[in-house]
Amino acid sequence: MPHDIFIPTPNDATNLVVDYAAYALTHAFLSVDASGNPPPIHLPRQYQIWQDTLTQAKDLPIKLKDASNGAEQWRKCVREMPALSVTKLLDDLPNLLRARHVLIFLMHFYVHSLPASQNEPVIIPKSLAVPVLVVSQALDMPPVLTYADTTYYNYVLAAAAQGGKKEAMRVLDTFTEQGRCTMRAMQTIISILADSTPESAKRLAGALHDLASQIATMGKILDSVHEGCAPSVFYGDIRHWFVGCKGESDEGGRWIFEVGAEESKRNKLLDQNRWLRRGQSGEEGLWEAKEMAGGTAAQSSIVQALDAFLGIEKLTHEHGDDTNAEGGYRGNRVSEKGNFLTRMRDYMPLVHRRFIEALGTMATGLREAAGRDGSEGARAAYNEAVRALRDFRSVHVRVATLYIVNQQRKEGREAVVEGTGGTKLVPFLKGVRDRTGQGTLGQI
Ligand code: HEM
Repeated sequence: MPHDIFIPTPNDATNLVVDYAAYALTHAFLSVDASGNPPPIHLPRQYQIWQDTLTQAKDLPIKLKDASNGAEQWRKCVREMPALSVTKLLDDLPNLLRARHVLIFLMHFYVHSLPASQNEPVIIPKSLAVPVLVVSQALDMPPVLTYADTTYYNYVLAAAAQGGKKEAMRVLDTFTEQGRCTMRAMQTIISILADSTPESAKRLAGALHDLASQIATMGKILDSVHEGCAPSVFYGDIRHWFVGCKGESDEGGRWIFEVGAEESKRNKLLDQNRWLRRGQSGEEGLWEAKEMAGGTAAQSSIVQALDAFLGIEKLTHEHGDDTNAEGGYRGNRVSEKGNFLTRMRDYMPLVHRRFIEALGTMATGLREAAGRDGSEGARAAYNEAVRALRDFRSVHVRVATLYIVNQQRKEGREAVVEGTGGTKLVPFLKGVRDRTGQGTLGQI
């Protein structure tokens, strides 16, 4: 079957993202579109094979490093699937997002179910390689599973499982509700900053106090994670599927996208794709992935939005570089400046990245306004918000210790503990937590 691959230009990609922003803002990812219909939960019929293959993987179920006949057969079917053209999806944003979701899950099922091999790279077959690369490129996302793939777009699956009822779609909606309350608190503060009246300092104090309590609630929600997920399940069953690829390192875990010679010639954007380089084997049409972090909540937009809003990014994002021996993660050096958290921006949906930057700019005057003479209430409330974020991160250190460090200890392993993002997690997380605390006014 000839591939009729649409090659998105940067302009096409930008337009798609603008549409996406409009879609997200208009519908707020709720269960209705402008005409009151649910968003698409099935891909157009010609892509049914992807959905069916994903369903098979889940039904079998395919396991980690699975050498069973069923899994071998499933992987063979994946290799033999046609490399479908994604042209029809590229001007249809909801379906494009849906396609990325299905394809990325298929790819991680494929990669991580392969039985361990001695330092051999994983070849991602053409049937997945081509649509994964084109769809990801159109959305300006790396060709690897990200936090967004496991959360923001996952509500669609929950709805599908339960017959597409509006209430079923509320699962993620409830999850993001806290994020939305926190966003609203930030929005109120921005409007107060823009309006300087004698009353402003008092109102600012009240709004900052509200923000602090929203962050505290986020900490409580995080603390309750053990009610929904047992540490042994997360450690033993879930996190391995999220792992990314090691790139040029010699530790194994390399991925090669089998694009084919013809498609490589046609798709000029492959050479500019920052996540790929030409395969070193000399064989035409093979593209090797650089190091890509696995899906990690370090890609969560709301927490990074808070750092930017409170004006403490210099502390959280620019110091404690974890690329050194202490930190562990080598990282795909897509950003010149900044530490692991800065690099995680590149794994967020493009509109979220842009939004966080804009939010930081809009809140530029916050620290100054809160620190002004005569604004003691606002200063105390600002510090309360910063401390709430530090406390959120303390809860998070406990969660990561319980879910990863303690589990590894139970196995009696002494190896360095790594998160799915690839950091040496304990020094990294404690460092970010401590530097957050240094962001209170009067200390920097
Ligand atoms: C089972 C639950 C969780 C575990 C085991 C866990 C573990 C980790 C680890 C190991 C990292 C370091 C980066 C990496 O290598 O992946 C990390 C980073 C991070 N995680 Fe989690 N995490 C969990 C849940 C959450 C949740 C629910 C959130 C809420 C948004 C969250 C927010 C973050 C943030 C914001 C970072 C970046 C570091 C920071 O900004 O302080 N995590 N997590």
